[in-house]
Amino acid sequence: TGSSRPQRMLKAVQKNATKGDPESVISAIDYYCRHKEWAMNVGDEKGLILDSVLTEVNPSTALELGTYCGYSTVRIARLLSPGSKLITVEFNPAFAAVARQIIAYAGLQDKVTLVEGPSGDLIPKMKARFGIKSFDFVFLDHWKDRYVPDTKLLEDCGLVSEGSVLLADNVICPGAPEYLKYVRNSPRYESRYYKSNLEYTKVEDGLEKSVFLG
Ligand SMILES: Cc1ncccc1-c1cc(O)c2nc[nH]c(=O)c2c1
Ligand SMILES: [Mg+2]
Repeated sequence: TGSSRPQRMLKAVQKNATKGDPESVISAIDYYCRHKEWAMNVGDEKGLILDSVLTEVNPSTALELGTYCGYSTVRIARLLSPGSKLITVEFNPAFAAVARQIIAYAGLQDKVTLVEGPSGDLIPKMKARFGIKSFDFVFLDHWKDRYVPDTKLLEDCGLVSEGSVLLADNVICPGAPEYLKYVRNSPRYESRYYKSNLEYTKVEDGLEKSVFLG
């Protein structure tokens, strides 16, 4: 039996990146996915928008829904201030296994807690398990049909507070129309669309940034 796309991505990191150097891990993945084999990382173009929003928010506690191979996990963790924490949730064990290795290769394992399982089950356990008061920043990058239910869950569990920033990937491609309606029509959010392109392509996609108003 052959290797998987995530396993081939890990091999490319181990071959082309420098251990403990997050920038080289990011570059190695972007090079591999642009020139060898496409994969659903947020990518270099939308990644710059993610970086700028992160730098603005400078979160103490951040949540990522949808780890995949850990590309955006590394992008986020590399910009966190000392003592800040990122919790990342991945449903697929094979993806999680590769992500752990890529996060460790970047030397960021002390800033990241990777939790395996369905986001809908894990979100209600976050406070008890990790002593989280609320998340300053949430990156939604898992499954479009979970964007609205998980956002409502975060609200109901008191895991977002006034000023918390939600940043959602793929709101155009594959598209999250219900999510856009939800955050754009709700008086509890101030939303803004960042136009970009689907990772490693010329297809339009974008990120939606929504500030929770409390
Ligand atoms: C896989 C795919 N094919 C064609 C077009 C877009 C995608 C695509 C791109 C992404 O950035 C994704 N992020 C999180 N979860 C996804 O399912 C996902 C899917
Ligand atoms: Mg995505």
